[in-house]
Amino acid sequence: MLEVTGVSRSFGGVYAVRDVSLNVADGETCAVIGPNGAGKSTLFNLITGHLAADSGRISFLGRRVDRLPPHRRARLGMSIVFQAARVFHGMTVRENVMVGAHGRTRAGFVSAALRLPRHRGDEREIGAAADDALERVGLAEWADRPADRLPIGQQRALQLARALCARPRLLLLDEPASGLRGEERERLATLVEELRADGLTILLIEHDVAFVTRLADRIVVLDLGQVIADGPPAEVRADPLVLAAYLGQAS
Ligand SMILES: Nc1ncnc2c1ncn2[C@@H]1O[C@H](COP(=O)(O)OP(=O)(O)OP(=O)(O)O)[C@@H](O)[C@H]1O
Repeated sequence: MLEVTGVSRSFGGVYAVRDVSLNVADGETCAVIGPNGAGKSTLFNLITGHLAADSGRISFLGRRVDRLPPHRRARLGMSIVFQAARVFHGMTVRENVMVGAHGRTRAGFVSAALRLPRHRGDEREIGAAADDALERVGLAEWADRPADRLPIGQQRALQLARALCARPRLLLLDEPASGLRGEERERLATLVEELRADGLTILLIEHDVAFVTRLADRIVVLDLGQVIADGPPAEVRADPLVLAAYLGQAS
């Protein structure tokens, strides 16, 4: 589904990502891990289109996308949950999720602003998609409450619902567990497991090896911008190169 081939990106002459290749198959959950500064965020941004690659190619659903801007990639079916994503204040949980469906419906902002009949139909469709997504992440009963009152763990679930509302082919998660602890972290892991069981294709970037071990079919390990391991979790965790890369950092 996603093919990243020989992609590089440098900043000021220093490689952040160097000749990285990875594939994500339909229905697979793939995790990219690596110590601080390994190049995970850079790789994520190259895939979403928020950064341009210096070289290499990225294909999605058989189509080359590395020259497309983020919104065009989104339209093809990539949905992103950003690490620092926040909820929109002054909106309900459902309204927050409905924002995720923009771009998917036929009617654009102009007809939305003019409240044309086509827009009203779309609003109903989007509302239904939002309710489905909220149900899926366990937030259905919070739908009409102000989004900013949600605890952080549920805000993360809301962001997942927003991404799901766009009916993605590939869900891209940037460090979904960051800032979560204990029970909240556990709940999020269970949620991602459920989405995986539903057959959704997921690529997640994560700092924490333990968090992804149970979630991922495959783990790709980056160190100093390069892939040092790619395989099933048990194999990757026992890889001497991976152990050395993680032992080499202070945290
Ligand atoms: N916009 C930028 N300008 C200059 N250097 C950058 C930029 N973005 C990333 N880098 C550098 O590229 C390297 C990889 O950084 P990146 O943020 O991709 O790593 P990471 O694995 O996501 O790290 P972390 O886990 O700490 O978020 C680092 O050395 C970083 O300083």
